[in-house]
Parts: sequence; structure tokens; C-alpha cells
Amino acid sequence: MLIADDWCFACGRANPLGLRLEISQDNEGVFTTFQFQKNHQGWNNIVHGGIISTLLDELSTWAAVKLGHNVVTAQLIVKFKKPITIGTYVRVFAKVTEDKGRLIYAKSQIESLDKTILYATGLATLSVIR
Ligand SMILES: CCCCCCCCCCCCCC(=O)SCCNC(=O)CCNC(=O)[C@H](O)C(C)(C)COP(=O)(O)OP(=O)(O)OC[C@H]1O[C@@H](n2cnc3c(N)ncnc32)[C@H](O)[C@@H]1OP(=O)(O)O
Repeated sequence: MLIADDWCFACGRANPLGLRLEISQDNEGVFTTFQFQKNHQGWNNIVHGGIISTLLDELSTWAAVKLGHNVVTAQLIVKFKKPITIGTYVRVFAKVTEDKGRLIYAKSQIESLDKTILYATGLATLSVIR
């Protein structure tokens, strides 16, 4: 059983060390904006891949949650296409691409706010928990 107690590292308002993402929804899927901080880096001035993966994971999950599914991530394939420097503002987007009942598939991406630079993409397999 999945319980949402608002401590999610990515979206929980109660978590003082979390990313505090605010998720919005449109006709296509879900999205958020985010600015990377110094404490999100790996190599000097370059955003850590784990944080990038977290954003893709979170938005993929929310894409399914907003359609009424309780899911956990079973698999996430990430392509890191371009390094992201600290201070960069990005848009993160995800949408459900296939609903197979027990498994749901979602695509996600991180891009510049003007959508001209694609930084990373994700393909998630989400397992429905009943
Ligand atoms: C309004 C309130 C909102 C609140 C929002 C809060 C948001 C919070 C957001 C949080 C966001 C963060 C989100 C997170 O981070 S969620 C946390 C990270 N994820 C987990 O902890 C999941 C851990 N894994 C498991 O619990 C189980 O292994 C699951 C449930 C995934 C499957 O175990 P289960 O016993 O159910 O299934 P099965 O093993 O019999 O397999 C069943 C089918 O699934 C296929 N399969 C299985 N595994 C994989 C795999 N790895 N890749 C691809 N496919 C896989 C398998 O082929 C089979 O298909 P088939 O045999 O029919 O062909």
C-alpha cells in the first residue's frame, strides 16, 4: 500500500531537504520548472546525474498518478544528452505513453525553458500497486 505523507524527496512540502517540486498538468501530461543549485552538482558546476534522474522519475510517476494510478518505478532509462550547469532553469515534462494494466509506460524530458535545448530524456516502466 502506498501512502503519501508529503515527505517525498522531490515533491513533499514537509521535507526540508527535498526539491519541493510543484507539479502542473495540461492536456499532454505533467510538467514543472526547476533551477539547479550548487548543492545539486557532481563535477564542478555540472548538475549530478542522480538529481536529473530524480526529476525524470518524479514527473513520470506523477504523469501516472494524475491519471489515477498508484505506481512505483520498476525501471528508468535515462539519456543524459547535454551537461546542465548550476543555476540553469529547466522545464521537466512527462506523459504516459502506454497503459498495459499492471505496467504503465511514461516518457519524460528535461529541456530549457524556451524548449530549444534538450538536456535529458527518460523512459519509465511503472508498476501499478493495488
Ligand atoms: C494525491 C496524492 C499524490 C501523491 C503523490 C506522491 C508522489 C510520490 C512520487 C514518488 C516518485 C518516485 C517513484 C519511485 O521512485 S518508487 C520507489 C522506487 N521503486 C521501487 O521501490 C520499486 C521496487 N520494486 C518492486 O516493488 C517490485 O519489483 C515491482 C512492484 C516493480 C514489481 O514486482 P511485482 O511482484 O509486482 O511484479 P513481478 O516481478 O511479478 O513482475 C510483474 C511484471 O512487471 C515486469 N517487471 C517487474 N519488474 C520490472 C522492472 N524492474 N523493469 C521492467 N519490468 C519489470 C515483469 O516483467 C512482469 O511483467 P510480465 O511477467 O507480466 O511480462
